[in-house]
Amino acid sequence: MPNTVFITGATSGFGEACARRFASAGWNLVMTGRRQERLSALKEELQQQCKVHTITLDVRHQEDIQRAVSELPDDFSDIHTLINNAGLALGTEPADECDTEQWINMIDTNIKGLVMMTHALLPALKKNNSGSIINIGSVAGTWPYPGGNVYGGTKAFVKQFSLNLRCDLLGTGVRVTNIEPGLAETEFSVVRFNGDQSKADAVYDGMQPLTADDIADTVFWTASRPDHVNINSLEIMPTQQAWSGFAVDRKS
Ligand SMILES: NC(=O)C1=CN([C@@H]2O[C@H](COP(=O)(O)OP(=O)(O)OC[C@H]3O[C@@H](n4cnc5c(N)ncnc54)[C@H](OP(=O)(O)O)[C@@H]3O)[C@@H](O)[C@H]2O)C=CC1
Ligand SMILES: O=CCS(=O)(=O)O
Repeated sequence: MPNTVFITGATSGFGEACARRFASAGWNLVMTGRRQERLSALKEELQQQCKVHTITLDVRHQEDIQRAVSELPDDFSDIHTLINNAGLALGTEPADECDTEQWINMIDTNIKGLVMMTHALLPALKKNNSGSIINIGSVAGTWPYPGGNVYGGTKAFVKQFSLNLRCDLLGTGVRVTNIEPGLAETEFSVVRFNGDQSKADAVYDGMQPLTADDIADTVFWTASRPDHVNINSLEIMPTQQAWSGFAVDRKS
């Protein structure tokens, strides 16, 4: 019987690449996202390889998460791996110039959505004394940068939540991993810059970013380690990305 993976944000980027990667290995898929047409198109394609269930779901809506999980068809209710991937960054303005609605959206999606999704699926995950919760954090959860303010804060939450969850799940056989990618070219920057493709392209100009497939390979590798191996966290950057020094405000 193939394992089943539950992926949030499967309509684009890392989530979509994970769906393809797990499907190619014969796993069954539960794919979620807000854009129903994209889910349907991907289902049409991937159901040639595996069983697919799609759920149109905005992770900011807690009752919808509960309903999605409680209404999982029998064939898909035995979840082995949860990939908490749905998330977004909005804007790069300094804190005092930010739109607080965007801050709330990031907190509701990246933090509240992730913890509620996790809570809803924990009983199913614990039932088999094995499996994985793979959270998609970010380098922004460890390393600060100007304009990262709330986005980085949400990913720092994901990092610490992952560690604490691991403590709580000790003895259950359920593993927890925080994957922390650096610059990766997906729809991420187009969303961050509110659809401005030229601003998004500038982020990756003159360098080779990570691809969604790079991250999907890493997620699949993490999920397919032997049961006794827990990858706690993995920070992954493009070779052409590194850290910079501290900034200093020199008055003279
Ligand atoms: N690309 C990068 O450089 C990096 C990205 N990340 C993280 O990776 C994750 C995936 O991003 P990435 O693939 O790059 O970006 P994309 O914009 O390509 O994909 C984001 C996915 O999240 C989904 N999503 C966003 N908001 C919601 C919501 N409220 N409810 C349900 N689904 C939602 C989108 O689906 P839909 O719009 O259909 O709902 C989409 O499938 C995010 O958590 C991001 O923070 C981390 C490090 C680096
Ligand atoms: O999480 C995404 C990577 S970055 O844009 O914050 O560096």
